[in-house]
This record gives sequence, structure tokens and C-alpha cells, in this order.
Amino acid sequence: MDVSRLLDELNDKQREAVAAPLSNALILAGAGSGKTRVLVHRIAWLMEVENIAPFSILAVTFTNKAAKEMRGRIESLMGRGLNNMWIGTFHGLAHRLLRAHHAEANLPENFQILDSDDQYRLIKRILKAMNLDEKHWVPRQIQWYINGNKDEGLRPQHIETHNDQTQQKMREIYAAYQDACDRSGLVDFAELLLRAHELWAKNPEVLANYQRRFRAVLVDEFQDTNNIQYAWLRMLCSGNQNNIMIVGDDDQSIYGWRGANVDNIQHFLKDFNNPTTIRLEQNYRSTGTILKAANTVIDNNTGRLGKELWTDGNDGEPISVYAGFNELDEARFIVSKIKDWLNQGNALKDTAILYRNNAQSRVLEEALLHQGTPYRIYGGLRFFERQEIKDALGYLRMMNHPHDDAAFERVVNTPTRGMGEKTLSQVREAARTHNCSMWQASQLLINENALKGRALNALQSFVLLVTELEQATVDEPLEKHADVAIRQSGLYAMYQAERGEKAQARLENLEELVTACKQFTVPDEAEEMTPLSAFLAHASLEAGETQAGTDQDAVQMMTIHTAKGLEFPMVFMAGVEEGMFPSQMTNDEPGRMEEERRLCYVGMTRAMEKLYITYAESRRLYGQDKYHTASRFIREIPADCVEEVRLKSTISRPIHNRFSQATSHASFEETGFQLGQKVVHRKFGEGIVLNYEGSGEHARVQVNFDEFGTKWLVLAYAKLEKA
Ligand SMILES: Nc1ncnc2c1ncn2[C@@H]1O[C@H](COP(=O)(O)OP(=O)(O)OP(=O)(O)O)[C@@H](O)[C@H]1O
Ligand SMILES: [Mg+2]
Repeated sequence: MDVSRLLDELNDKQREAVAAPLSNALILAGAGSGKTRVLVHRIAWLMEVENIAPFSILAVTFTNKAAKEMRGRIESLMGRGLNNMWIGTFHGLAHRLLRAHHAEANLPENFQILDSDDQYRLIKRILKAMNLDEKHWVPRQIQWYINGNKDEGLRPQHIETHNDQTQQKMREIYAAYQDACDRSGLVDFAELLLRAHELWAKNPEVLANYQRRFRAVLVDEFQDTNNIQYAWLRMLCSGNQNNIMIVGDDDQSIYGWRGANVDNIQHFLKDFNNPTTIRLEQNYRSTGTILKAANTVIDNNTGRLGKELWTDGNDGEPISVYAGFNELDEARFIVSKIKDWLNQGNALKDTAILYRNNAQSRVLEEALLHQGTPYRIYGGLRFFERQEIKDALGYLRMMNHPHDDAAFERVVNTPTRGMGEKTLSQVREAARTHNCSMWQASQLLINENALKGRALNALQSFVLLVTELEQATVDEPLEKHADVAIRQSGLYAMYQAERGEKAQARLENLEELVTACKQFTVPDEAEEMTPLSAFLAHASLEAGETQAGTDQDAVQMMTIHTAKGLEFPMVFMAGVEEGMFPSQMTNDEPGRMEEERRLCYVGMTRAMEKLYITYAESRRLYGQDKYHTASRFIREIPADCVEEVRLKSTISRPIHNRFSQATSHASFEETGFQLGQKVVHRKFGEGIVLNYEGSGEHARVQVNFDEFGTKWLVLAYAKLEKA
């Protein structure tokens, strides 16, 4: 292979990074400067020039999607497959490590991953068993507490409670939870990382093996590593036999709320042997205008490591800001712009709608559906997290490993088979006393004749069902497992009986699960697993990063958090108003405002050619209309980068005035109407008030009628009524 090909299409600084001699290095650079591209070329360089085998390379990415993309790009650069290279997320890699060394890690061979929803349910059950009131011991907070401690590497016995009773009780709950997990071979997400760390800490020979093996370690999005991940990397590199290249951007650290520690970048410089720092300063992604706007916004943060970012590309179009009267109007605006985009011959997949919270997607989805515009949601509405899918997975998990208590609890009475809460408590109690799984406890209770009548029947029929499901699928392909789990369990019939659209969607999802099984191929790195185990691990680890579905061209929708590392020619940032973004909670915690601003920076820098920022002046939240002003982040954008998009017939007001004032609707509201309100007109029927101008007898309103479209009407004559 011609090595110069690996350095083509790179600037000098990027080349310096790709061709750097083997040593530790930090690449610190702003958004869109080619950090990820450098990692891809660096890996190819290590193989071609430094003769490092793919087997000896470890690359860490932030999502599974990014891992797949990275592998694909390296393979196309090299012109060959690279099966035995380890590329994945911290969680994925930890899982792989624990599978390979389950005995040393004190785990059963077929341990299962407990996802966050199952973790929450398990915590609720623990609280119940401990007779603790959920009002005082809020399950979400306990979950937070447990995961937070694990992220810091702390087991219950390491936690200092300072004789505080609440602290002591929390620690006790954590310990009880951990016992329950250990009893049934369950490993939550935070546990994956902690166990992987302990595995190395407690087994020096295992660690030494990996230190020798991984001659090169590369980490993308380093600014969002948490402390246990950092400690894991540090341990791996402590033998000084390997070298590590990390890339990151302190301005894009957006997971502080989840334990990520941006200071790890600075720690890296002192904890790792003799690292060099390389800065990339040219941005290749965005127009000059988008870049200037994003740079100016992030400049309002303090304590930055400081980076310059410039582009020699065009200024491009100004950023368009649209103030919707309410969230429906905002959504309508976005959809109409997407329609224009499509009509200009562009692909839908080249546009993304980004928002602060998952819940914002619903209104946007409805507007897209209304126009028949296909869309795809990343994250959020996760396929593998939907109720019916989790039910089906529960059966599959029982078939795979009946000692999985979380799965047992999930399906033992779904569909109902007359299992009372009392019987279940008995099973849990027996499991605790005999220190065994609920599955074993059930058999004990049955054999010991400890149950009578209905309770006995119910439990017996469940045990029999699981045994039958298992038998019916011996040596059968994976999709047969799914099919049997869905139908023979009675799940399908249960949802069929529910009727209605929701139930129909659930049935479709169940069918989709069978399809997903059919399409599933066991990845090379999991070849030692059975297809069923591999599929279940895939379902837990990849839940929702992509939606199950087609290759259809579709608008991309996701939270800004999920959009990290990605880029799109046209981007909409929706809901950019005070109270939404920055979010309401921001004022309560120190440092949160700056994290919100970094999030805004991440969102803006996803855009390559065109950026729209929209907000709603009134938004229905928790059943109430709330009035909001434009986000401070909009006001932080230099005026010459922005154009305000207004409805045609409105008198335009100077832009910065408009954003800096709280919009007063008082004079208009005296008329008895509100923006966003539903009204009825004798001739035009139902519509929504979009805009107003003038006052007194000259007052006019703009109404968007369901059937007749948008019209301006003089209030005094229109005889509008509230709907
Ligand atoms: N030297 C170059 N010449 C042309 N295009 C480049 C060059 N370097 C990077 N690019 C392109 O610029 C875009 C941004 O690159 P990349 O995604 O690697 O940046 P990044 O620094 O990882 O961004 P982020 O901080 O958002 O993760 C990509 O489309 C990439 O292909
Ligand atoms: Mg990147």
C-alpha cells in the first residue's frame, strides 16, 4: 500500500498527529477540526507503518454507531477487513473483557446485562423487601446513588457514611441491590465498568496480558470519560509498554451530569508518561457564519483550555432564527422548511432536528406525520425499550438463562396467570433464604408442597411454560426462538385482545422483533456466544442508538446529546427558549449553565451549511401554557450572523430588541384571545391564533384554519369564538 495515501487529504497539523512517533499524545481541538478523521488515519498508519497488528489495537468510541462507522472507515482505507481489532464503547469493551474472564471476575459464564429500566424495577423491589417507603427513598435517587458510586469505583464497604443514618440506609440498599444482582448473575451498566476495572486490579496476570497485547490505545471524545473509565485506561497504560492517543474538546463536555469529568484531560497530561499535545485549528465542517456564531457563544464560558478555530470556507447563509407562537407553530415552520429542502432536490437524511429533551419530539413527529414526511428517531423511543419488546425479551432471557431474576419478575405474570403478589413474595423470600435464583426457589416451593391451589397452579404453569419454550427451540434458528417466545407465551394473544391502535403498534413491534432476529448476525468478537446470548447482549447494549427499521430516506431526529460527533448539511435546533434550553433546572446547580452552553455549542457545530434555530413563545408543558423568551444563547450570537424569519405580513422589529425583551402579550390578551389559542369562525371553521397586530378597533389577528389555511382577520368584524 502506498503510505502517502494515508496522509493525503490531511492538513499539516493532522499529518503531524497521524504520523507522530509512538508515544502518548493528546489531540485537543474544537468541533469539526478532524479529530475523528485523524484517529481513523492514525490507526491505519499504525498498521501500515509501525507494523502493529490489528489484534494489538484498542479503539474506544462514544457510541456503538460511532464504533461501526470507525471500523468501516478504517477498513475502506486499508482495503481489507479487520475482524480482530477491538473497537467499541467503554461498556462494550468491558462486556467483552468480562465474558473472556468471567471466572476471574466472579461472574457466571452467561451473566446478563441489566439495563437501566430493569435496574430501576429491581431497586423498587429491593425497597419493598426492605419495607422502605418509596416517598422517602425515591427509587430514581437510589439508582443515581448506586451508579454514581460505581462510577467512582466505590463498593458499599468503601462508602464513608459519617454515622449519618440516611447515608447508612442508602449504603444498605446499595448492598442489598448488589447481592440481588450477584445472586442472579446480573450486571448493570456501571457495574460493567467497575468489574472490568476490578478484574485487572485483582488479577495482575490478566492485566499484564492486555498491557502486552494492546500496543496502541486510541480514545475518541475523551472529554466525556468518567473517573472509572479514566482509571481503567490508566491501569492499562501503567506498564509503559503501550502508547495512548486521546482526542477531545473540553468545550464539548456534556455528560458532567452523568459523572463525566472534563478535568480528565488535564489529569492525562500529568498521569501519563510524557505526552505531547497537538492542536488542530482548521474547521472543515461548517460555514464561516456558523463557526463564528458557535465560537462567540462558547466564549461566554470560563476556565476553558482555549482553542482557536477558523475555516477557509465561505461565510454561507446567515443563521435563521424563528420565533413560533407556540410549539405547534414552531413544528409547522420546521416541517415547511424541510419540504422546501426536499423540493430543491436534497435528501431528507441530510437534515436533522435536534432538541434538548426527548419529550419534545412528539409534537415534531406529529407535524412530520401530518405532512407524510418520513423521519427516524435516534435514542429516546428505543425499540428495545418498548414494553412489549421487553416482555418478549424477558421470555427470551428466561429461555437463555432461567436464573435471571429480573426477567423472571418481568414475565412471571405477563400475561396474567393468576400469580398473586403474595405468592411472588414467597418466591422472593425463598430465594433470599436459600441464596438462590427465583427460578430455583420456585422449584423448591413446588417440590416442598409449600404452595396450594391457585398459587401452586400459577407457578407450576409458569415453570412448565419456560421449560416448554426451551425445548421447542433446541437447535432452532434465532428467529424461531423469538417466534416461540412471543406466541407460545401468550404475549401476542394478550396484545391482540387489547385492540386499538396502540395494541396494533405493539403487535407490529413484536413481528419486528422476529425480523430483527432473522437479520441478526453474531458479530465476530462474540463468536463464542450462542446466537441468543449474543442477540440479548446486543439488545441491551445498543438499545435505541438506532431504530429498527428501513433504509428509507428520512429526517434524522435526536437530542443534542445523541448528536455528538455527527454532522448534517442542514440542522434545526428546536425549543431554544429560556426554561427549555437552558433548562429550568440549570440555575439550581453550579456549573450547569456552562454545561448547557457547551451543549448549545455541540448542537450548533453539527451544522455544515445551514442552521435554523427555533423557539416557541408559548409552550404547553404539563398541561399548562408557559410563556418563554428567546434563550440567552440566541442573544449571545453576534447580530451579523443571524436573520430573523418572520411571517410575511408582520411588522418587523429590530432583532436584538426583540430577543432581549420579554415579549408582552398583555395588550393583545385584553381582547380575550391568546396566541396559540383554538378559535372557531362562522365560515372558516376551526383554527389557531398565530399572530396579531394593531390595537383597539384596528386589531387584527392571523389565524391558521384547519381547512382554509392562514388568514388575517379584523377582530372587530370577524366574530371569532373560542373553541
Ligand atoms: N483535512 C481535511 N480535508 C477535508 N475535509 C476534512 C479534513 N479533515 C476533516 N475533514 C472533514 O471535516 C468534517 C469534520 O471532521 P471530524 O468529524 O473528524 O471532526 P471532529 O473534530 O471529530 O468533530 P467533533 O468535535 O464534532 O467530533 C468531516 O466531514 C471530515 O471528513
Ligand atoms: Mg469527532
